[in-house]
Amino acid sequence: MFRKALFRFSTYNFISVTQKGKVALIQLNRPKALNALCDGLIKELNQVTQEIDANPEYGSIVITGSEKAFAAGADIKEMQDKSFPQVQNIQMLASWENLTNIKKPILAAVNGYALGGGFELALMCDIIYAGENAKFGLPEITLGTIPGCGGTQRLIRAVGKSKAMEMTLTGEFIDAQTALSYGLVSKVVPAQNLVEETLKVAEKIASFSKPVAALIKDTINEAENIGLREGVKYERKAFYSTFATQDRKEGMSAFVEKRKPSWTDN
Ligand SMILES: CCCCCCC/C=C/C(=O)SCCNC(=O)CCNC(=O)[C@H](O)C(C)(C)COP(=O)(O)OP(=O)(O)OC[C@H]1O[C@@H](n2cnc3c(N)ncnc32)[C@H](O)[C@@H]1OP(=O)(O)O
Repeated sequence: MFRKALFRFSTYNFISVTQKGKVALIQLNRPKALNALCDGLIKELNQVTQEIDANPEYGSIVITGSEKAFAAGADIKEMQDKSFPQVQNIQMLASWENLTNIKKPILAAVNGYALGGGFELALMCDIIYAGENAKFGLPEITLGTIPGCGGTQRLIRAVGKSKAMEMTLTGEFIDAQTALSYGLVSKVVPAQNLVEETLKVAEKIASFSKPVAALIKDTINEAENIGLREGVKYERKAFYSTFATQDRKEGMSAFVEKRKPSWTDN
């Protein structure tokens, strides 16, 4: 597989970024700390995802870690000595949510541990695929704290109240097959094939019209914030808006003319 360095003038300390066609592959790269999410890593992730989002070459993003850990949570050593005024005054978690403002679809390829903030990071992505060795958990209760980056809110929406309570109140991990049975992940594959399999889906998504893919992402994610009646109205407006695009015209014309569509992202 041919990959070239992305944004070759940027250097990163905690992540690496490579390109395959229209897909950007971001690998969390703090192996000694099992990809614990330190402040510097989150800053780099925010910076690069915003750059990719603004770059018309890319149609989707894959985030992965190592075979041992997607990410073992927020960096406990960094948080250990912080005080209440410190975390409140600097709004410690605010920038973590930046990922949810990215318009391009983001796929998480999770091998190994996805714990605490690492699991919350996966939950912010649009699709999660897991390697057979994946372990998901919100162990914050074992550290005397609670999930702080949307874990409680996104987990209950993904798996329902009883399972969300069970995971957060016991801090126990679930394996990949259990995550599949909960509907938390879409697919489980052998660990060594995970990134390849995820890239294939990401490439397929990136091959479609980018504004239309962004509209689908936005409309589905909006369902987590609003009720059904408002959601259906929101979807209809988005549907109407596709009739202002060249790509909607091209897609339907291509079907009628029995040819492949050629998307221009307009
Ligand atoms: C900056 C904003 C902060 C926002 C906070 C948002 C709210 C989120 C909170 C959290 O995420 S709290 C953290 C939740 N995660 C955990 O509690 C998991 C902690 N890790 C473990 O339990 C174990 O490491 C493991 C994943 C079960 C693996 O065990 P194993 O025995 O295989 O490896 P270790 O020897 O324990 O770890 C190797 C190495 O990695 C360091 N490390 C692991 N996890 C973290 C972490 N979350 N933070 C910092 N460092 C971590 C571990 O300390 C070892 O390093 P050394 O001590 O040997 O140098």
